[in-house]
This record gives sequence, C-alpha cells and structure tokens, in this order.
Amino acid sequence: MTPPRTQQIPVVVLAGFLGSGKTTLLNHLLRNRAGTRIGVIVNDFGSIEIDAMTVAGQVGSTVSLGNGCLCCAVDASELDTFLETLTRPSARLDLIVIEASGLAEPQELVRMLLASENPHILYGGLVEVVDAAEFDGVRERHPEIDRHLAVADLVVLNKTDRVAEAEQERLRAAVVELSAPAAVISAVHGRIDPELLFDPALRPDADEKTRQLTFEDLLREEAGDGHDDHAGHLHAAYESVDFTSDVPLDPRRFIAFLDSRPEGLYRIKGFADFGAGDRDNRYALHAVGRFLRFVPQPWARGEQRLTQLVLIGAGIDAQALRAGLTACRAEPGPETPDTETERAMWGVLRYVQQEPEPEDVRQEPEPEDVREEAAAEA
Ligand SMILES: Nc1nc2c(ncn2[C@@H]2O[C@H](COP(=O)(O)OP(=O)(O)OP(=O)(O)O)[C@@H](O)[C@H]2O)c(=O)[nH]1
Repeated sequence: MTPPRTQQIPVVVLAGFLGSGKTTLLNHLLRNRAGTRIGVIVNDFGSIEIDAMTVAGQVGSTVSLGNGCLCCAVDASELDTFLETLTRPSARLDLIVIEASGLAEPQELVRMLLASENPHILYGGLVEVVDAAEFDGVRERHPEIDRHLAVADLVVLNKTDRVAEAEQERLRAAVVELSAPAAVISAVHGRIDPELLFDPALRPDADEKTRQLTFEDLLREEAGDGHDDHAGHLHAAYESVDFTSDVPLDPRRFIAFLDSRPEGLYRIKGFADFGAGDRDNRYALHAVGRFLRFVPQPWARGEQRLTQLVLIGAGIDAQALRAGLTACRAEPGPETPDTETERAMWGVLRYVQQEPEPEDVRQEPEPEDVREEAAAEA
C-alpha cells in the first residue's frame, strides 16, 4: 500500500517582462528535469494561448489559465482550483511552476500562493527573468520592474548573447543592486541548472541570502508602496490583439506589415502559415521590441493550417492592426511553389535563424503525460 502523501509540493513563480524568455526557460527545465515531475500553470495575456501551445514535452500536467493576468483574478479561487488538480496524488508531481504572463505583477501571485489554503503546496520562490538586451528600455518605460526585482529570489539575466561583454558587466551590476540579496545568474536561452529551481538551497550563497517573501512582507509592501491598485499594474496600459486566419499570409505583405509595426507594439508571438511559400512548415514568430525571428516548424500530420498571432503593446490601434493583418492574407495562388512564391519568401527567410535552438524543435508529449486543458477542468 502506498503511504498517504504528506509532502508539500513547492510552487515556483516564473515571472519577467514580455518576451524576456520565460517559456524558453520553462521548456529548458522540462527537457532537463532528470526524472523530476513538473506541473505547469501557464497564464497568457492574449486570448490565443500561444505560451500554452509552446510549452513542449510536458511532463506531469499542464493547465492554462487563459486570457488576462492572473494577478488580477478577483480572488484566488481559480488558481486554487488548478492547484487542487495538480496536487492530487495521482498527478505525482514534485514541483509546480506557474509561468506568469509577461505583464503580471509577481508579488500579487506570490500573495495568492501564500494565502492559498491548499495544504499540499509550499511557496517555492519567485524567479524573475530579465531580457539583457531590452533591460534599459523596459526599465525606462516601466520603473515598476525595479519592484519586481526587489521581491525575486532568483534572477536570470537572460539573452546575454545579445549584449557585449562589457555591457553585460554593467547590466549585471545594475540587476544585482536592484535584486539584492537574491542570486543573479546569467543565461543564454534560459539554460540554467534546473536544480536551482528544484532545490533553492543550491542557489549561489543560498544560506545567507535566500529570502522567501512571507505573507507579512507582502502585507507590509501593500500598505507601504501604494502600488497595489490595479491601475498601477504593468498591464493596465497594455492591450492585446488576437488574429486568426485560415487563409495563408502573403509573405511580402506580412514582412512589410512587420517592418512598419508601430513603436508601442512591443511583443508579437504565434504562428504564420505562408501557404505555397512553404507547404511543409508553419513559421513560429517572435517579435520582442525591434527584434524579430521566425522559426520554421514542420506541420503536424492532420494539423489545421492556421495563422494564429497575438500582438501586445501599449497605445496600439487594435482595429488598424487587425485591418493591417487582414490585408496580408494571400490571394489564391499556385498549389506548388513557383519561382515567384519562392522569391516572396526571401524576406521571411532573412529572419530565420540557421541553427534552430533545441527549444524551438516541436516535441510530442511523452506517453505518460497527463495533459489537462483548462476547458476540461473548469
Ligand atoms: N538571442 C536570444 N533569444 C532568446 C533567448 N531566450 C529567449 N530568446 C528568444 O526570445 C523570444 C521570446 O522568448 P519567450 O521564451 O517566448 O519569452 P516569454 O518571456 O515567454 O514571452 P511572453 O510570454 O510573451 O512574455 C523567442 O524568440 C526566444 O527564442 C536568449 O537567451 N537569447
């Protein structure tokens, strides 16, 4: 007979501004979990759940919290429902990771976890991912980021491949100052030692520095800084636009649309179908600030060919963006690519990285997986 489960499951909050690399880090973690069973809760800002779709090779259970910021749930009951599902003994999980939306207020999530009455969970710390290449700009626009760093337990200074070494030193010093006494580690493509999440005691200088926010800390913070109102939340000024099309996109028009995207449109993610331009692949698309990248991914057998995009920004004109995207839809063309369609793809291929990252390779879930979608559970 199996003994009753008494151990509490640590719940780690994975936060960081839009596009900083949270999903990439999470995928790295899931691929290098060495037998640790991880449950994942994904909280997307847009209503097409791109993040939930791209969390690959799930082990354990994945639930998606869908549209809107979890930090603004009126009460913690929705989160509690998911935690309840993930902590039942049959899920046999060792760790739960909540990937916050890129606009969430991490301290609100921590507050909800600490207030949860689920006896099977234990708050496992806040991991904040920082995009080294965008850090200065994001901080300038959103001084609130300082507040997020101040409550983190582990900071991952990600995308260090995109900044020069001297610059890295400067950024690191700035992040260390803002997040002290949390440990700060530099990373490329979120490749950190998974043990850092599984076992907080292994974090650099853990014995002296690890600090886990207590409920009292959060209450004090709430009373002190006056930032707790919804209007002060990062996402208050942001809007998301979803676009789905079963008509393929014209590559030239779509690249022209992307090249002229407005300043406030900070993040685009999703998948594009270029029809005859490439019958074999869909193109995963990531824009973060002015950075743009496509990753071709083979269509799965029988998969519906769709373009699905989420655009997130501040001060954007949703109607104009939707109209712009609709105008990118291709006229019916040849079934097989001719020279003209091949040439039209050149603009897209300029943004394709030659060597795909392991994170970009689509994986089928492992056979033992239990995958539960919110719809089935809610
Ligand atoms: N050059 C470089 N690109 C990276 C690195 N880490 C992530 N990326 C890319 O950055 C883009 C955004 O990464 P995601 O992991 O989707 O970011 P996210 O934080 O989950 O994004 P949101 O959920 O929209 O907030 C993708 O194109 C990643 O491949 C890195 O270390 N270096």
